[in-house]
Amino acid sequence: MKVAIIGAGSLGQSIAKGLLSSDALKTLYLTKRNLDSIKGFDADKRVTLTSDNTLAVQNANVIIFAIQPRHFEGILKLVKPNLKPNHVLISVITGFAISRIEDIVGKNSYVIRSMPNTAASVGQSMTCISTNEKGKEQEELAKTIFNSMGTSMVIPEEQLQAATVICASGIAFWMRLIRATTQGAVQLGFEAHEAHQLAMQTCFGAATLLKESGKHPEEEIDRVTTPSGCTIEGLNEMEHQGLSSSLIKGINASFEKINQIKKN
Ligand SMILES: NC(=O)C1=CN([C@@H]2O[C@H](COP(=O)(O)OP(=O)(O)OC[C@H]3O[C@@H](n4cnc5c(N)ncnc54)[C@H](O)[C@@H]3O)[C@@H](O)[C@H]2O)C=CC1
Ligand SMILES: O=C(O)[C@@H]1CCC=N1
Repeated sequence: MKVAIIGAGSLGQSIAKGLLSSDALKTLYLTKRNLDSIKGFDADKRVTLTSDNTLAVQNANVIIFAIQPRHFEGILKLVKPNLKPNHVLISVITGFAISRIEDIVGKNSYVIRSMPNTAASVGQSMTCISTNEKGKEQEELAKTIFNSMGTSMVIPEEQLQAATVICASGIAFWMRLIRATTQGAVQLGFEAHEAHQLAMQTCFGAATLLKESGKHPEEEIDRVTTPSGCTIEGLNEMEHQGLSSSLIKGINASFEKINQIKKN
């Protein structure tokens, strides 16, 4: 697999780190206007750093576009003369519809629209994938690529905006919950570094329990809550203060915003 990542910024670099752990990767071109911040990547012999998007496209069969939405159309038009029918085009760009990509490259191109998150860098991304009609032929390849940096799910394109909120923004939401737990732990007397470790590992343990047991969260909660105990006391107070409600409202606000961005 010869991959080019056009726009090696925050997400592009996370994907690059994930891909580099895969043996299927033969070469990886990373492009960016200023290469200073990605210099470390070329320690891996498979990596070439360049500001020349055309060169990267010419040397890849899978092209991952990870630039900001406002740059996408211009870059796609620029590289279009160098696109070949077998190129697989993967966009991770928020709010840019498959139909808009097809308007530029044509319906006969393999187009994959995806939504990974920054945990790709540690092999733990939750990535949602949609394809155009032609791109269905490359769905397995797209899944293989994103499974090499976590887990993937194929969903209808109409749900990609919602998936962006839950999975991509979701990383920030979960980080904030971990941070808040840390602040609580410091108030209870732990050093900050200890508090951070306690919060992180407990969060990891909760997710792993659900993942491996396949159980509903409330079932696991019931196993922890001793009658008249401290867990139910804390949980009920959190709910009186609106924990679930604030999370749901935040998710909805994020979704409203993403739909506004799409219209602009
Ligand atoms: N950061 C995240 O967690 C997520 C981001 N996204 C989407 O991924 C895309 C990238 O997001 P970020 O990585 O956060 O943005 P970013 O701003 O960190 O990265 C974009 C990169 O593109 C580079 N760039 C700009 N013009 C270029 C050109 N002509 N040629 C080559 N490189 C160029 C910039 O120097 C920058 O490094 C956006 O469209 C965003 O909506 C999607 C899911 C999650
Ligand atoms: O905050 C944002 O708008 C982008 C999309 C999801 C993650 N970062």
